[in-house]
Amino acid sequence: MIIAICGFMGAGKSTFLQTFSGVPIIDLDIAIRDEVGEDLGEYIRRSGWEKFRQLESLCLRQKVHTIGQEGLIALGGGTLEDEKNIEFLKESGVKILHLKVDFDEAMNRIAGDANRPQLDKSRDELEELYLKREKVFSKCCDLSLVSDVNSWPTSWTLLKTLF
Ligand SMILES: Nc1ncnc2c1ncn2[C@@H]1O[C@H](COP(=O)(O)OP(=O)(O)OP(=O)(O)O)[C@@H](O)[C@H]1O
Ligand SMILES: O=C(O)C1=C[C@@H](O)[C@@H](O)[C@H](O)C1
Ligand SMILES: [Mg+2]
Repeated sequence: MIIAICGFMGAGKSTFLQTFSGVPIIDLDIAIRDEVGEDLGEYIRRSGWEKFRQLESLCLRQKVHTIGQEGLIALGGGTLEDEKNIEFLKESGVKILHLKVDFDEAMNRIAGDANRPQLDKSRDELEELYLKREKVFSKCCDLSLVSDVNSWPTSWTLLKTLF
């Protein structure tokens, strides 16, 4: 089983990923950073969102094809903005896990992080983005978990049984 983790910025996708061992894990943002050779914040501000989204979609496909039979992929907060990426995951048999976080909690967690260029937007714009994305995540996911470390499954074997 391959599981892709979606959720708003600060939901804890990257943090969740790091709690698993014994299974291949890929953080899509880190894979893109390695590809472009600079922090994503710098890259996005320099190259623009469109170029970043194209690269993100390409990288997603490469990683799903190379990860093998089993693995966990943390998506970026905006990876599923493109419906084609959802279709690709579904067609590839990848399960989608939604990490759910309250807007205020997410904002508190990521406040002041210069490497998240979405934070250049106003709080109202971010809340609108959050509401729009949460609808998409809830609709396309196979499983939702609250973003609370104490309720997260502790092993890959356990996580798979939840689907
Ligand atoms: N369940 C949690 N409880 C408390 N703090 C958390 C939790 N999950 C993540 N955090 C903290 O929130 C911040 C953001 O977490 P993380 O980078 O994992 O989010 P993300 O979903 O990967 O965001 P992005 O979409 O921007 O990549 C980190 O400082 C992390 O330590
Ligand atoms: O929510 C978003 O649009 C983003 C989230 C991050 O994971 C990065 O992929 C990037 O900063 C964009
Ligand atoms: Mg992340």
